[in-house]
Amino acid sequence: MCGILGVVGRTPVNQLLYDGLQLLQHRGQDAAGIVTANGKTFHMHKGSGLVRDVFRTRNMRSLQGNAGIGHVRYPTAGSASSLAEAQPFYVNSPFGIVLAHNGNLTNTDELKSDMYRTDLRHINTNSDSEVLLNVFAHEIAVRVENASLTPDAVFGAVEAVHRRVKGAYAVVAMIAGFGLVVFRDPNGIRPLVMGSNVVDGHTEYMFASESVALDCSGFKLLRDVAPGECVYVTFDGDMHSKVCAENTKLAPCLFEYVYFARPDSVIDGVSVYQSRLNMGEMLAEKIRRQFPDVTIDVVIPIPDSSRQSALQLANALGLPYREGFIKNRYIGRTFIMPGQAVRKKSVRQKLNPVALEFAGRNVLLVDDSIVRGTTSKEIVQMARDSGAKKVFFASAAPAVRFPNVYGIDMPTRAELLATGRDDAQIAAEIGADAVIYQELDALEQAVQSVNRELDVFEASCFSGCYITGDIDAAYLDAIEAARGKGKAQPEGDDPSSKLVDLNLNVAEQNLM
Ligand SMILES: O=P(O)(O)OC[C@H]1O[C@H](OP(=O)(O)OP(=O)(O)O)[C@H](O)[C@@H]1O
Ligand SMILES: NC(=O)CC[C@H](N)C(=O)O
Ligand SMILES: [Mg+2]
Repeated sequence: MCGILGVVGRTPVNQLLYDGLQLLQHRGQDAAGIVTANGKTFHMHKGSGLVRDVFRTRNMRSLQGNAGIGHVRYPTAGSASSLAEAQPFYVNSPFGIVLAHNGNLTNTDELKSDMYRTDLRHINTNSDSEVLLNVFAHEIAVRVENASLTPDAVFGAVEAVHRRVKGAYAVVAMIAGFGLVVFRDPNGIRPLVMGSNVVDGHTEYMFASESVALDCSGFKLLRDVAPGECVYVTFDGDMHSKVCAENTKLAPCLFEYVYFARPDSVIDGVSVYQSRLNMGEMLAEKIRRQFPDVTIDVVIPIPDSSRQSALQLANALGLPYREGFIKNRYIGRTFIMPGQAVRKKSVRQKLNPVALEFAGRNVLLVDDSIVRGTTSKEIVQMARDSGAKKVFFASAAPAVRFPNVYGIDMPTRAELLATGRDDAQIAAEIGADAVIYQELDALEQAVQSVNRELDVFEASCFSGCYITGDIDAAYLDAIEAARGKGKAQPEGDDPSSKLVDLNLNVAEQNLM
């Protein structure tokens, strides 16, 4: 799950982009990049690591111009450690185009070979986003007339992208000398919002994965970019928009509400915070129904993402809510770290129990989800080591049993704790006395009740039903085989080793 950002302003946007990326940091911790447009020149700086580590004052100074795009990366294709796959990507023809992508394409291999044979374009990395950029660039190129580009030509290019590309994609791109182009896939799987700010009677536009980036930058949330929609803002500030796909439906990824997004964001009309409170309420109902005789002394959240659900669950059950685990504020999110070894080590570094909240008590631990079980196994052990009598474990999301192919790195069934196990076996595996999972329809209801217009979700990791309709067992087998051969994120790839090389790793370019 990456974070993307795009802005057309009236004054230099380098600081605005840097601050915006900081606000989207929770969506990707592996690499960060910014490109600004100054006249017909792009200025680019990107590198491996967190935003605060990638950009130094001298880099910021070089990022001149009143428009730009930015990206924070959580890899789902290619390799976690490859600087070459850090975004934004650049291609020099036509005009010069840069692009940043959140999501994952499901027909990358096919596109790549079309690209080589028909479009005569070379793809130099294993990133699906580089492929997406080249499809877009090709479709723009065939619509250029007399070196000029109309809004209709841009929309035509995005229509063609929607026809050729499958999967999930929220995109911000810039075409040198013309403007900022943003678009969202026809199912609206990944989030993308649009905001504005009026300066001296002129409107500035900002687009971001999450509304939190707009709020804290002084922009007003206008609306979500619609599924299949393209918005084109010229560098002079003229805004044009069109839905560029025929069969569109809004099917946002449920896992955004469960885990990825910040609770203070509003995605597709749903306050993530409110949806998480609702998840807690629904889960409390299930516990009341299924475990009427179980005595629970205290409800303890697993920081960070489960806090709101756990709080509401405790309220609904009339139980005390206690912060039994203290989170080290300097450790990032463990689930989106590359490699199981580093994820495992990080849980212990990140969370430490307050023994007096556990000693002699029956505790109900609440997390937003159990994916690989890395967190839950360690946490249950910590609770037991701290003297808990019984340890129950509740998950605000249903069991994750199927790979995600739309931008979350859970590509193989074998690495998912719940695959092939029932609740009792899962409890045994994590060492808990019992596990309680949210039901899928209850989770959907928790989100839907905040925005009644939402009736479909991308919920494949819980249900095995893939919204784009092109994913079958053979496709999943092929990804698993590729993962086995070391394609995609290598296991054990330790980002701490990357940080040492950080400044050497940084790529800096001024692109004419
Ligand atoms: O079963 P697992 O594979 O461990 O994955 C699930 C866990 O990972 C996430 O936490 P993370 O530390 O990434 O982020 P958070 O601080 O936002 O909760 C999520 O909130 C769960 O706690
Ligand atoms: N999580 C994402 O959105 C990843 C974007 C892209 N597929 C990459 O691997 O870089
Ligand atoms: Mg967590």
